[in-house]
Amino acid sequence: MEFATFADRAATIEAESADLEIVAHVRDLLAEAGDDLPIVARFVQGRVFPAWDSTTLDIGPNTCYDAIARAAGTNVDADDVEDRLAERGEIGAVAASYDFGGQQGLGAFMGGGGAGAGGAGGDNDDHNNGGTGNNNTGNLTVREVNDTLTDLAAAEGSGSQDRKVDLLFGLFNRCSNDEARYLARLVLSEMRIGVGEGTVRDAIAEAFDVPQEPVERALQVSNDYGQVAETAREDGVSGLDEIDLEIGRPVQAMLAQAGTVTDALEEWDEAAVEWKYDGARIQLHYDPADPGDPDGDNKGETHVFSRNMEAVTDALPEVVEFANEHLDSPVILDGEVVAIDDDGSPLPFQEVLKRFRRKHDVAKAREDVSVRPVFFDCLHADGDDLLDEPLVERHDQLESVLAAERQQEPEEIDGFSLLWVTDDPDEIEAVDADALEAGHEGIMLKNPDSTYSPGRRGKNWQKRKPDVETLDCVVTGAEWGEGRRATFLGTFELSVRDGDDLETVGKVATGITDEKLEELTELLEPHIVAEDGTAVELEPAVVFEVGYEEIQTSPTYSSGYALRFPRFLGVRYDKDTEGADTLERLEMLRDE
Ligand SMILES: Nc1ncnc2c1ncn2[C@@H]1O[C@H](COP(=O)(O)OP(=O)(O)OP(=O)(O)O)[C@@H](O)[C@H]1O
Repeated sequence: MEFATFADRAATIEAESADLEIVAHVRDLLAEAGDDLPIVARFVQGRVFPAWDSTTLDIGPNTCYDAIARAAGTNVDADDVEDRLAERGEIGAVAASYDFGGQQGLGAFMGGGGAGAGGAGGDNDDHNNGGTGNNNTGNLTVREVNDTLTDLAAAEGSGSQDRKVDLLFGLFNRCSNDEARYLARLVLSEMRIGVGEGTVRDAIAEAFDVPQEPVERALQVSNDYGQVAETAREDGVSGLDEIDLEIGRPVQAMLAQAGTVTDALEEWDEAAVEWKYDGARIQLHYDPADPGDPDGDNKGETHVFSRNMEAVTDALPEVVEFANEHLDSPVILDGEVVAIDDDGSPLPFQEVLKRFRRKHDVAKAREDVSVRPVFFDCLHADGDDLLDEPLVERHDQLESVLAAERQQEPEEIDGFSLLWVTDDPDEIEAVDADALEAGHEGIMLKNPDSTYSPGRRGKNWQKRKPDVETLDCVVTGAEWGEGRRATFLGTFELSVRDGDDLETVGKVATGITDEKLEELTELLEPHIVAEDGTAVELEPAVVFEVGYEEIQTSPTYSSGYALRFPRFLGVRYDKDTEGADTLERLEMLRDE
């Protein structure tokens, strides 16, 4: 396809505001793309490479301004381009405002080598879209643009920026005004003609007469609009159904919504509960070494991708080492990479960021901050795609993949996130308390029957909502613990003020580490005024800050209300009981 035809269709699409009409225009464009269909399916979204491919053009705006200036003539420089940008607001309009093509020199003919000399170069202030202006324009095809941009992306090392400018100059030099508009936008990832992913999906289905659903599935699995468009055209639904996950080609990560234990247990019979690790999302792709591996290093092919499908393998050698040590079959695993201190305890999320996208001095950065992976999902195991399997089965696969070599109990497997399936709120609270005690962020609640939906933020994964409002309650009672906690007070009774009285609102027992229980026991023991079995009554002296999911009416407590899922957040050492919250505030929070 001529690049001029593409630019013409892009202009038509840009001028259209009705969604259905846009889909129809994209459909027609795909239908007439011929051999260039994969390229056109990407260009129309403003992409040069498939979404899964981390390759970038690595062109800054200045490189693009230089190339435009050079192609526009000797009387134009990059400052002039920038001035026009300030006036016109976007690079496409600026590129379309010049007449290109008068520049001579190798670059003008071969798409590279040396700046052009002489030539008229000029202005096209009348915005004559589609004007050709001179005899070097025309005949540029989308394939030539694609191939030149691919060469440009591959340019590395000293002199690579000059080479990029040369290649880009060569393209602009052959552009009409409208072609230049869309070329400039393409190279700076600013296409903005109103074509989103959903538009292309619908257009592929319409153009090649296949249902949307298999197109959608193939896109989720491949993240390659070019491949999916071509397959839909050549092989229809059966071809689309055969597109599978591939080791080395990332999938979009399934995302979570905010949720509560109450909602999760209302929606599903049981909830799958996991620790929530405070790190950065990773996807590990691993294929074991070929026995005839020419390197003879017996190391597998390993790729690590970020949540945005960027390749981060080189920045995280610990994850590569983990894969080589623990895996022996082809897999795709979903997980989190967490920064750890010398004892292996988790460090805050900010520490991971020091490592995550690092390109240089990785060994040095590793000395400062170590990381370890923890996997919670398995998308592919030994030839089988598992996206459509229920969560619990994918988790079983994860367990067996990681246990394969180690012959250990699951609890002891490195890099493996445990999962509890339960309908018991107390068990969920206990998992939450353990997660917090181990230094993690809290819990994730997942639908045990749910499939893996790449890129979706649905209800099937819920991250427990942070407490919006907290309450400062007076501690009016407690219970001695059992077993190893027999010498500690626990299960603290909470009350709010009502005039001169204190009215109970619930008991808090979770979110408290052993170390903290010891501290709280020391703090509260002097205030015991009565004991009955393991129950103790306390004079009002200490104020706890507590979080909760909900305030419900309840006959159990004297206030008439109960805090649902109360969690200990800390002692308000700065407050006496007079400063604790009142029944009035409790009622106000409930009504909000
Ligand atoms: N066991 C787990 N299961 C799923 N995700 C987990 C788990 N542990 C940690 N996570 C992380 O939690 C993230 C979801 O919640 P979080 O709010 O932390 O994400 P975010 O990136 O801050 O926000 P958002 O995903 O809403 O944009 C996941 O993307 C993943 O990185």
